[in-house]
Amino acid sequence: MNPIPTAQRSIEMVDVSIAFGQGGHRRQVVDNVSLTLAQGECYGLIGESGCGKSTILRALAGLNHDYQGHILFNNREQQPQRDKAFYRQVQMVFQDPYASLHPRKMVWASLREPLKLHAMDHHEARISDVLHAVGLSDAYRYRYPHQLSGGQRQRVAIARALILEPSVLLLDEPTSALDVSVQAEILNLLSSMQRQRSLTYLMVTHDLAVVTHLCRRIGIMHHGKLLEELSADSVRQGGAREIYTREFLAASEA
Ligand SMILES: Nc1ncnc2c1ncn2[C@@H]1O[C@H](COP(=O)(O)OP(=O)(O)OP(=O)(O)O)[C@@H](O)[C@H]1O
Repeated sequence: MNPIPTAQRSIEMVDVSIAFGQGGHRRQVVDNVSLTLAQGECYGLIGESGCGKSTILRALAGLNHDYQGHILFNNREQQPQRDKAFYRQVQMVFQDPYASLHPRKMVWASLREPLKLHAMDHHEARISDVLHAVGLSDAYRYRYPHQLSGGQRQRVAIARALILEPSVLLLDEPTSALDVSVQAEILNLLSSMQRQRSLTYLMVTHDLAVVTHLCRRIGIMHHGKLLEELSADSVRQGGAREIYTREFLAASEA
């Protein structure tokens, strides 16, 4: 039974399976996964490399239309090809901010693009507000991505996701491409944004300390399956049910 009451459900996948390739090369990458995020919660998804974590995020985000099963948002079933309203509400932040920002667009132009696409008004004020929210002054409007540090670039990528005032952020290893010294800054920023804006986060990460610090529930994936869901406390206290999870957690802490 789904533990999250219907009225509190944000984004959800029910019995979702995803395969890539054709004929004999076809490989099941996500195998019958069901996952519900409560509104305003931070859920962490962990598991070994290649187990299907990013594929799940991409399917939820509407970037991969080729899946079996059901994806719901605020209890409404979504079509594989989402409508504009969905993209305004559900935004993704990628691992590498260099790749997610257009190299020849200044910060203001990258931030204005989604506003134009969604016919939102007050561009100047929204750009200024979101830059301040992510800790960048107005002077950064006129920088190109290559004129920013890695941490500043990720701040702009987060600003670009937040400027549409979404309710869900899908975070694909948002700090792993950054210097260790700036990882904590970006995590603190994400954490305060979540509290201030009551955002729902689904965060994929390899970093166990990050996931137990930020997330209350944690899903462990193995070979495309969601093996088990644990509270952050059970992860810390070694309360995993599955042998694989215990081994994975022990290896991740080492
Ligand atoms: N578009 C695609 N076409 C074919 N195979 C793909 C595609 N996208 C992902 N895969 C494969 O699906 C598997 C799962 O990939 P995915 O990126 O979801 O893993 P992950 O758990 O996020 O890994 P990592 O932690 O290394 O980022 C991998 O074997 C990958 O090679």
